Amino acid sequence: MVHYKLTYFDIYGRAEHIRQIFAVAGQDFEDVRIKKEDWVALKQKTPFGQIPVLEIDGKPLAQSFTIARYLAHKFHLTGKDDYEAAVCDSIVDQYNDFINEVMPYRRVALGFLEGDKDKLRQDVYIPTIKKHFPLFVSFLKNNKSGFFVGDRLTWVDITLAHAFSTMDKTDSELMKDFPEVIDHYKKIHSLPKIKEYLEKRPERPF
Ligand SMILES: N[C@@H](CCC(=O)N[C@@H](CS)C(=O)NCC(=O)O)C(=O)O
Repeated sequence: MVHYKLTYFDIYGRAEHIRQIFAVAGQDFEDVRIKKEDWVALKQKTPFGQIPVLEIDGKPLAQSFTIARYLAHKFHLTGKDDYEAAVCDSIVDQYNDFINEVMPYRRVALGFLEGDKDKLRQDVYIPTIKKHFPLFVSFLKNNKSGFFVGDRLTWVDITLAHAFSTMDKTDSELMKDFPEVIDHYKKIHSLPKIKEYLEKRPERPF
């Protein structure tokens, strides 16, 4: 039996979709949540000086989307064929573009950096949502199954439903313009294994 050990901070952040992939797969894993003060010593031991890192029988793998994609392939969450797997990658890459574009706002909003939060919200956050969310909506509308890709759950649904639900907690007014996105995360979060996981997980603000 493979031993999986996921190391991250005690937040959702860039590890929550990985935890949820394990939950959907019914796969046990060691969920190591380190304290900020323990990070300095650990940093130099990680492949790129950042977390999350997944150890697979002791072998490290870094980069959150690489980890999620690796597990999605293992647990058959990449659609029905290579084309669907590649479409999954493309949507996650687009989502990654979205994250990178909103990061200047998020760093200030979460208190990691000093800055004019209201200005960044108007100039960066809202325009970036308005640019990217219609793209996600058009995938959902064209696909019609309620999933992003094909007719089944993929790691894209898990990753984006987590992102959408977290944003809906803090920015429900903005999210109201994208009802398809809200319907999507509610559908994914009502799937039995995810619902059970969500009911038991430690609540974190982000
Ligand atoms: N592209 C990387 C980014 C990882 C990342 O930014 N990790 C942050 C936590 S969310 C981190 O390790 N911060 C501590 C540091 O950089 O020293 C990924 O997606 O895994």
